[in-house]
Amino acid sequence: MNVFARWRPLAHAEEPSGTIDYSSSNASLLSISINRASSASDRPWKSPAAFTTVFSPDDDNANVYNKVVEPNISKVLQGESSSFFAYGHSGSGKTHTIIGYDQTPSNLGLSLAAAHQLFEHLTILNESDTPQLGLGLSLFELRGKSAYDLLNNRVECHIREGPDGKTHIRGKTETLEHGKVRVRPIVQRACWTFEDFQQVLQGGLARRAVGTSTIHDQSSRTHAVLELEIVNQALVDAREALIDRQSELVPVGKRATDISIEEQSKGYICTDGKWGPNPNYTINQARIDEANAEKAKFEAHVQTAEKNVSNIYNSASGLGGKIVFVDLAGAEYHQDNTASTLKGIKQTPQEKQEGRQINTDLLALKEVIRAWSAKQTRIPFRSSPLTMVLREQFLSAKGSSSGMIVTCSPAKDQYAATLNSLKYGGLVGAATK
Ligand SMILES: Nc1ncnc2c1ncn2[C@@H]1O[C@H](COP(=O)(O)OP(=O)(O)OP(=O)(O)O)[C@@H](O)[C@H]1O
Repeated sequence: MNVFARWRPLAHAEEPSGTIDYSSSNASLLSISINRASSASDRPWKSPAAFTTVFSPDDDNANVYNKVVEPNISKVLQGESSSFFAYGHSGSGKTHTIIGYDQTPSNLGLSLAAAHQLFEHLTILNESDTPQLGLGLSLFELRGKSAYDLLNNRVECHIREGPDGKTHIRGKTETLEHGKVRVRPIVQRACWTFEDFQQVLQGGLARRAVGTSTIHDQSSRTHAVLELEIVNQALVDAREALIDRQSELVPVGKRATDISIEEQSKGYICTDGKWGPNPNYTINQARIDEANAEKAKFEAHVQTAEKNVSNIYNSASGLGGKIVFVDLAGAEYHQDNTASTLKGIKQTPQEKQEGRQINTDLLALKEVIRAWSAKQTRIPFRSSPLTMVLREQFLSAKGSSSGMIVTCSPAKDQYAATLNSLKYGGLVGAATK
């Protein structure tokens, strides 16, 4: 994984605090030195040689995009995966980098710039006879142990490991007309033009819990995940059909389990603390078998639908290519609870609890990146909801096509938080080289 650092400009309000001294070495992998420079006794701290590029306050989003994301676009168009993380304390520039606050070409956030460039390529590919390609967008926030689907009214979704060993993020079971049920995974909206994409993204972001940059802001207490995937209509339809078949399996599977439990509990009896067969009841094995056979029939429908999805993936080159952007929660929570000292604000018990979860997530992410880069067989994805969610992405991405951008504030009064972010980035960068 390539690790980058990005210094943002000093904000007007920060001018009285002054800037810290910072510089970077001139080598193929850069180390960064910073010094609070508040008193003569302050010594500089130097990171390991871990950073691929250090962006200055003069670098706009377009410059960052060209160095960090653009080199991977051709791989995404060939069906590969890439992921990019923004790590830093609140107000250091993560959202500015990933999403951007204005839509001028030089300031589009990395995710929008990637969508723009992908659509340019897809438009050319779509001039041939093959089915039209577009981008599927999923957008959700992780808070505590749940995901909130920003493209589906912030529905709370649960993050679980399925029997297939994969992570499933699913909303509650909804009961539809005629007693049908549906278990919605995180919604993916297919967009066929860049303008479509912008509109869907803006609509989703409007549901993001945001505020100005203080530690009480909701935005700094959530990780925002944006997934862009190359899709065509056949893939979208096949996925919908798969969701339908999985939903149909839910009540049938539950019925089979219920019948089995009911028969077993009638068929055994506890006497003098010991369980044994109930002489007054014969387990109705035919009833159990019938329910299991019905379940197997619906499982086969799911397998057929899964096969259909994977056949479609293989039918066109580039289909399934994915690029994921993660705007991580404010790193101050990770930084030994400096959140309150950072802003002089007291945290509520709920905020403290969320802060502990963010701590766990960010530490788990570091360990996963370390193990993944070292190509270890056991990668501790289960350590946190964040790493569970990113599991498939890590497993399908190649190391060189992923990046972390450590966003840094030059303000002197944020020195401790910036130092901690650079320490984290230095560890990740050094561990992945
Ligand atoms: N590189 C930059 N160039 C110009 N302005 C920037 C840059 N980085 C950040 N800013 C400005 O600094 C402010 C804080 O940035 P931003 O909201 O991106 O921080 P954040 O790290 O996402 O904070 P939070 O975790 O609270 O969401 C914004 O007004 C943003 O426009």
